[in-house]
Amino acid sequence: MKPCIALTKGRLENQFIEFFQSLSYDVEPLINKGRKLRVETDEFQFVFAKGVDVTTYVEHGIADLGIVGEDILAEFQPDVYNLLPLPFGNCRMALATEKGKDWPARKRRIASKYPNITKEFFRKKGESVDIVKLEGSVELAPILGLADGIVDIVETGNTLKENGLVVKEEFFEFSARCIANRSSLKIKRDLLAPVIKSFQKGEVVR
Ligand SMILES: Nc1ncnc2c1ncn2[C@@H]1O[C@H](COP(=O)(O)OP(=O)(O)OP(=O)(O)O)[C@@H](O)[C@H]1O
Ligand SMILES: O=P(O)(O)OC[C@H]1O[C@H](OP(=O)(O)OP(=O)(O)O)[C@H](O)[C@@H]1O
Repeated sequence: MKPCIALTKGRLENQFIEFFQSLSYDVEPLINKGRKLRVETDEFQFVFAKGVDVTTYVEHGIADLGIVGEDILAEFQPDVYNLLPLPFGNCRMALATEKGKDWPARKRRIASKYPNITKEFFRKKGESVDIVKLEGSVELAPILGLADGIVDIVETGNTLKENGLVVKEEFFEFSARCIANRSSLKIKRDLLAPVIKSFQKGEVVR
């Protein structure tokens, strides 16, 4: 039975495929998968899912390994083995506010796709805030007066800049991670060890 790897669709997908190819694995079926969500290569089965669902498939042992952003691990705290960092998907988590606008002295309202990360960030500061959960385009919230600031991912900083926001504090630097199902690591040790080892030795691809 081939090991199963759950891969986060979207941004991390292409970066992973490039990385995997650089390790000399067969990637042709991944590149030509079309709309298929399950693909087999010479050595592995792959399933494609949203980040948080990748952790669910790994937690339940459907997938042995998963490729997911560390933002997802921090937000959802799944019961998986957080094996190792991968050399792509590098971003920061930051608190950002509108450029030139005063940070209000009253209780602040913060918009984010990451309510748990936001809560923990402000808890450590000893500050109580109201959190507004959004699903995307978070930068709109301060501009439209829904929130005083946002907690969101910053990569190039272009989205903040083009929407008149500035970083107030960066507090979490992260990358994509390889995660593993806890029992797969023991039961399928011989099958998984070579691929985990190759991930450890992998070069930075961009
Ligand atoms: N600029 C970026 N913005 C957001 N996530 C990024 C960025 N660069 C890398 N990542 C990583 O990619 C992962 C997947 O992000 P992506 O935007 O593709 O999916 P998503 O957040 O589920 O968005 P969508 O709902 O549009 O699919 C994130 O969890 C994060 O770890
Ligand atoms: O620093 P940058 O390189 O500009 O990247 C950061 C932006 O990318 C992500 O949004 P995404 O494109 O995933 O859209 P979303 O707003 O729908 O989450 C993230 O939430 C930021 O908005």
